[in-house]
Amino acid sequence: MHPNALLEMSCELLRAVLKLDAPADSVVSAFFRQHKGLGQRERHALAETTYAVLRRRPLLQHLAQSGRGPTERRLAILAWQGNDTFLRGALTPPEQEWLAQVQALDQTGLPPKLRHNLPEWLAAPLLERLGEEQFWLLAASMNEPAPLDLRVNTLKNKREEALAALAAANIAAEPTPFSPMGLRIPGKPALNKLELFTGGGVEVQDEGSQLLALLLDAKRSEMVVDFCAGAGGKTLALGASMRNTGRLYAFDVSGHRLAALKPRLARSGLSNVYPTQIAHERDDRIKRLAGKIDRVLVDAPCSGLGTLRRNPDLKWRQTPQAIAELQVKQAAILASAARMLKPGGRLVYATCSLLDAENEQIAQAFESAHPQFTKLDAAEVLGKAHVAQAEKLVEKGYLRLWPHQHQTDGFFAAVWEKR
Ligand SMILES: C[S@@+](CC[C@H](N)C(=O)[O-])C[C@H]1O[C@@H](n2cnc3c(N)ncnc32)[C@H](O)[C@@H]1O
Repeated sequence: MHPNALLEMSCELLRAVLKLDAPADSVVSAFFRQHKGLGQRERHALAETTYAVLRRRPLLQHLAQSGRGPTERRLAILAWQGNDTFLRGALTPPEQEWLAQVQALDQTGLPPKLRHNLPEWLAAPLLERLGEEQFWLLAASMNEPAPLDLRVNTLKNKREEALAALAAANIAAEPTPFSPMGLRIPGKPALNKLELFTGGGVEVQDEGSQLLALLLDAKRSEMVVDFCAGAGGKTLALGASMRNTGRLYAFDVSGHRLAALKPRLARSGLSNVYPTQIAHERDDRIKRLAGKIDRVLVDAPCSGLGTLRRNPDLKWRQTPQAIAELQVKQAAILASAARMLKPGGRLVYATCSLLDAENEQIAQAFESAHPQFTKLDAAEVLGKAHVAQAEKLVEKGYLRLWPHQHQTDGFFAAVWEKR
């Protein structure tokens, strides 16, 4: 494709994504479905340029003020993630001159909001919690793309075997530092045609998500509930941890998300999973299981602000009001899930949010209202699950993962045992 045609396509995609009325990944996927002729490299340039604009939108909009032509074209030029020579082939001489001028600007004196590229309602609580130094490290790490993490399906192969299979396909991978079943791959190689993947030997899963499943420590022959199973990332890890025995209910209000679990289940070789759509957290199916369950994972609906490396649009699509509404939902789901547990059973509440409001505040309110639940120290639980350096992952007994410290998405988890 001619460079200018690709740059124009990038503008078209940006125009759609920057409406911010739908998740960026679904807008990008829909765009690629409409433009089936695009090659792998062209898709990569279009998607990564879009994400680069979303990550640094305030800075790029500020810098784009000086140029000429449609704003989206200026944004795409500034954020371009494809080949540099290719980009130059698309630019007019005045655009080349403008780009050189912008690239030569010293950005260190710019106001903070143009350097952290976060909305103020999000920057303020993070700065207060973390302090200057950690805050700036976090902001920088959240504006970088995430690596690709895999979870090895231990029902099918060992981590060393998966590593060898990847090496044979010329894919460089290394063991993740904390999860004993994780592998990390720099870049984004296509895995979906590899036998290791199609045969269920590995699943794509952030190392942080793997650690959440380890906190539940689901065992053989138990009755386990994944309350907010979604497309089942954690369900699959729990099913493998149960060695494909017992009963694992995968509940969710979204039939659409549960449907996405089906092909993953088929690959995984698991036959102990029961995907079940529920109407809400007080559904009769939940009530019927009261007092009968050994372990419940609540991977609660949340703002997703821990996943900005992958979903940078969330910082522009979320609002404080939406978070206040989520808090009500989170507390209700957690209270309902707690009723399912047997005495001696384990409950894990988790989110992929960075905000205390969705994390410690929900956990502490639950603890005050449910004295029959004793908090377990997440570091001890993870240590028993053979997680290296578990104490580095825990604050005040809760799991607290930060992209800049742990190279995972941001996660929170609390673990309790019912007396
Ligand atoms: C963080 S996502 C779950 C991700 C999933 N556990 C995974 O590992 O892929 C939260 C899920 O909660 C579901 N949800 C929202 N409200 C719910 C409710 N009242 N009861 C159960 N699930 C709910 C959403 O549909 C969404 O799939």
